[in-house]
Amino acid sequence: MTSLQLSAKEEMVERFLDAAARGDLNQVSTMLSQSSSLIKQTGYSGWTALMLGARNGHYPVVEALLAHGCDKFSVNSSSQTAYDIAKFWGHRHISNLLGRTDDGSQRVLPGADLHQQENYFSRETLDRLSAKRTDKVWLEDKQSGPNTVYLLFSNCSPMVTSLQEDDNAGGENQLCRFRYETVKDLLQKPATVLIFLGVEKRKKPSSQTVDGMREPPAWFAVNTDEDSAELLKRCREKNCCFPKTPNRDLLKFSEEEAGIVAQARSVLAWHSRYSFCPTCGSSTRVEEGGYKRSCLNSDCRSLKGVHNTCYPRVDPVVIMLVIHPDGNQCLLGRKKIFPVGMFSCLAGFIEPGETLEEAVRREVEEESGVKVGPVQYISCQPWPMPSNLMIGCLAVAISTDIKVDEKEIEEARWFQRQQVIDSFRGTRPAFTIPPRQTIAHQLIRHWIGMNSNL
Ligand SMILES: NC(=O)C1=CN([C@@H]2O[C@H](COP(=O)(O)OP(=O)(O)OC[C@H]3O[C@@H](n4cnc5c(N)ncnc54)[C@H](OP(=O)(O)O)[C@@H]3O)[C@@H](O)[C@H]2O)C=CC1
Ligand SMILES: [Mg+2]
Ligand SMILES: [Mg+2]
Ligand SMILES: [Mg+2]
Ligand SMILES: [Zn+2]
Repeated sequence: MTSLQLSAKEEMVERFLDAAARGDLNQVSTMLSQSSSLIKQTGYSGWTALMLGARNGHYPVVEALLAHGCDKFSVNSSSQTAYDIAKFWGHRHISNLLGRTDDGSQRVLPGADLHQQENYFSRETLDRLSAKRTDKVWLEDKQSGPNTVYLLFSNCSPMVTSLQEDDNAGGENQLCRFRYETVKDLLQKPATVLIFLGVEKRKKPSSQTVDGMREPPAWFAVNTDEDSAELLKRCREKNCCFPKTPNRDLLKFSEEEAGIVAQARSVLAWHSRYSFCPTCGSSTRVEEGGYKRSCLNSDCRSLKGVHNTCYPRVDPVVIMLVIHPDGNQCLLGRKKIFPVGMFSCLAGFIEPGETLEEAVRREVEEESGVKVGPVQYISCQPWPMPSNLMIGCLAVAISTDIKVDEKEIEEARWFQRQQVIDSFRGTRPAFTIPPRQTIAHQLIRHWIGMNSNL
């Protein structure tokens, strides 16, 4: 291609992008009928015609570009889709159009953010099949199934194989998986707890083997009080071990395995803390595939009416990125136990009878003295330490003076957007961002991505 041809093409792209930005539907349609490849072209900072139309609120142009099959998921150099841009600039009719899915769920959930962010520990790899937990015959049959997978836990810590960082997709630890033959003696021990985790999700709905009958593998988790060295000997697996720093090592799995670990560890931790009936103190029996403990005292109140003491616990925690009224700073705090230089979002347990918005306002004021107005839910994260559900929010401050509660927080500070960006990039960082596996990290990233370079 000669330089003259190249500049003619560049000029055409520029005219096309300009027409989209001005909302000139005629010119956009005419040019597309002459050269359909224009739809993929990008200009300054990776902006497509769709993004420009969305930025300036030109609904007919956006509609026409979508009808021509343009890719609505492509991102500009700030990682924003046309949807993100329309949403930020308040063109709701356009963000609704771009957020619409083919199954029409946008009609059922108007205004819902369909680009739900996925957090570490939140991927559901297994189908929990909760209805099967009461089917004793089915469960027993699954326990000895030839393709059934067992995970071993000691003191609620999973047995793992340590990998080199580049051995697998994203994880440094891999769960050790065992067959029934290896664990069947352990299952007979009275202190062993067995939980049914679920069955592997089918990749394709009708994938059957030659005999047409084979069911997907079932997964179980086993916690035992057997000495961990004995357990490793029993498994005769050379490369397996129990991590030395259990909590930190939970952050080293692939996304798939992290979701399974979150489920198993939270339920096992509940068993280890609630071995006696919380209502009368009697012994209990494990039921429903490890998802229930029933009191053995037939007079106990927990056996009558509605009782939540028999089921695994989840503790809801709000975690929030508080944004300064000027929109350009965020509030982060540090606890004494954090690594040197690390600042994170404020967080706190929701109290009984409290909405999540009120919990956000109360915890922020208690810990930093800052008053909060609007609160918006963003996403959540199971946090198996031992069984929190972290509910991630953005919140807008209505006062800015900081007075920390020194019992909970060592220091809290407003950080400029640029300082936060520098910390992500690692260039002259003013502070250390929490690791990517935490929802705190994802909330901070979300805020930066929301409105940079627009
Ligand atoms: N994934 C992530 O990104 C992050 C996760 N977190 C997690 O969030 C959780 C809560 O944050 P935190 O700031 O500590 O919460 P809070 O600000 O509510 O303070 C915790 C204190 O409150 C007391 N408390 C009140 N209710 C409960 C409860 N149901 N369970 C346990 N303690 C309770 C405890 O006091 P005492 O022990 O003295 O009795 C505890 O020390 C922590 O477990 C932390 O690991 C926190 C930040 C980031
Ligand atoms: Mg707190
Ligand atoms: Mg607190
Ligand atoms: Mg609290
Ligand atoms: Zn009881």
